[in-house]
Amino acid sequence: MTDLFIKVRTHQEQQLPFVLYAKPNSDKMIGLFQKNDHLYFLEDFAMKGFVFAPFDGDLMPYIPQKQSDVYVETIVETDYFIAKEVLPEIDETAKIIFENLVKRGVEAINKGTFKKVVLSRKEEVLLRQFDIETVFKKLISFYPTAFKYCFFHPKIGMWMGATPEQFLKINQRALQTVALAGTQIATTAENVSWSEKEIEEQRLVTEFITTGLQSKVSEMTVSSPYSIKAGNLWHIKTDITAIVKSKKAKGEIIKTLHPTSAVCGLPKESAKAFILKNENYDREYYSGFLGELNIDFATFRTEQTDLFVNLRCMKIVGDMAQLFIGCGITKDSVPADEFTETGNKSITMKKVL
Ligand SMILES: C=C(O[C@@H]1C=C(C(=O)O)C=C[C@H]1O)C(=O)O
Repeated sequence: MTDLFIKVRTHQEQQLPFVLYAKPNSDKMIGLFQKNDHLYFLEDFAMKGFVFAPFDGDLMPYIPQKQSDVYVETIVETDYFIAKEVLPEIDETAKIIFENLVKRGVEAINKGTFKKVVLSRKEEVLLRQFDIETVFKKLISFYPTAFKYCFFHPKIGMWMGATPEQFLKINQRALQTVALAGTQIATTAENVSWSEKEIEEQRLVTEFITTGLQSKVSEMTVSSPYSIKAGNLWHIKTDITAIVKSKKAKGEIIKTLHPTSAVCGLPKESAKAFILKNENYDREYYSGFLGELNIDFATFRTEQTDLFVNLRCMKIVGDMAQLFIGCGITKDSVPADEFTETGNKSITMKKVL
């Protein structure tokens, strides 16, 4: 066992906060180990550390750089893992509940309450055994292009995930983000075609992000939408870059964009109100955002922010893994298909358990 995983084990035994993560296409694993068990919240967006923000609410926990030890290790592929074959299992009660939720979402769209809403659910999986090192190494080996993480705080619990979605990357004043939406299960075919419904669903995310950024940036560029594979799924993606007008605008940009219409809806406030009232469970940190704020922990360069949307994630509670999965609903959504889509998204985590 390497120093990094020895530190993970001792921190977990001592119930001290830590985060372990690996960025997309990087050969580095980074661990940030807080020296006390205090729960710190961001006071402003100039602070340096690893932020773990929830879907809803202004309190954003973070692990401060000043209170932590940092370990960086190169990923050496010595362990060989076979992806677990995940057979579809349908929980009929969960299906009925979710389909009813989707129906209500479509009705609200038809009434004009909003154009799009992202609805989600939680699924529990019994863990026969659970070892952070093994699960984390599987995430690294199966999802090289994702942001992989394991976050632990005694007052929050343990979360793990492999998200395909960048929320915001800011290097000095250069900003990058993406609009990601539309989902299809990846078969062996390398070509994927999209329906009008999916194209529209993703276009709404691009519209939300570009409109939100407009007054705060200059030199915005927006790529054409293209297909991208994330684990067993295809999505549609648009790359957006811009120059932030002032360094202080970062906080405003984060507040404007979060939660984006990839995970909430359009318009944001009415979709969010619908989610909070109708989903009937607490999303907690699922569809929040997480990552490095104002510092790159591999190089210690400051003025670097690298945040991701907390998707394809799970919370470990006792001998259960709670998987969080959702999908975008538009006027043309078919409830049964949307339930299937959440099931397909659950495979990302089920494969590593
Ligand atoms: C909401 C999730 O994913 C988001 C929703 C998508 C969709 O509706 O097609 C696709 C990618 C993500 O932006 C999730 O994975 O839970």
